[in-house]
Amino acid sequence: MPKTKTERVTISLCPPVDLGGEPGWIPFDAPSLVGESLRFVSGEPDGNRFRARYYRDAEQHLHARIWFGPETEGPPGHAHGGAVAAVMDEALGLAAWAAGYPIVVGNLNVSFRNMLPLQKVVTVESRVISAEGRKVMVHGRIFSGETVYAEAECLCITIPGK
Ligand SMILES: CCCCCCCC(=O)SCCNC(=O)CCNC(=O)[C@H](O)C(C)(C)COP(=O)(O)OP(=O)(O)OC[C@H]1O[C@@H](n2cnc3c(N)ncnc32)[C@H](O)[C@@H]1OP(=O)(O)O
Repeated sequence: MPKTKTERVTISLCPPVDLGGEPGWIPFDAPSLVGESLRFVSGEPDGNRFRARYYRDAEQHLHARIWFGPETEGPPGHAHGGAVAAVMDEALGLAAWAAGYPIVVGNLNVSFRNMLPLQKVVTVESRVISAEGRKVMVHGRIFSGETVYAEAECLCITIPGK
């Protein structure tokens, strides 16, 4: 019988990143609003996948600083499209929750405008565009400086009874 070998896998964490907001942004306590729903993107704040921090501005619009770590890689050195979509799903869904609508995402339309380099802190901005009946439309984009990496339209549907 072959001997079993115990292998120790060492995962080295990337160094801390600055997820600080703009002047006038107030940190937004997303977990206290939606808890575990944020695990996929925001669940490992010191890990190598995503690092995220949420804020609201004076007009109550939700913003996020997001770092795409090496575990989000798709094309070499750049974020996977699904990783970008996951951030849009969480951030725009959360924007609806933060505006007072208990929702799930029914439809998410993402346009990938530029390849997003790994280990870069980018900003997500969001706007609740409309709310009619159970349908809440949220728009958002991921950008850094003048470069827009992705834009999204997110149709959120309120959950009856919430
Ligand atoms: C938690 C906050 C931070 C994290 C956010 C994370 C967000 C998520 O990822 S949620 C997970 C991903 N989303 C899901 O799993 C949702 C799965 N889908 C569902 O549960 C259901 O289809 C649901 C709830 C959206 C709608 O079902 P149901 O409650 O039966 O409503 P239904 O009658 O079909 O639709 C209500 C209205 O919305 C419209 N609608 C529903 N889905 C869509 C869609 N995909 N596209 C367009 N319109 C839609 C319907 O046409 C209907 O319109 P109208 O009232 O004018 O007839």
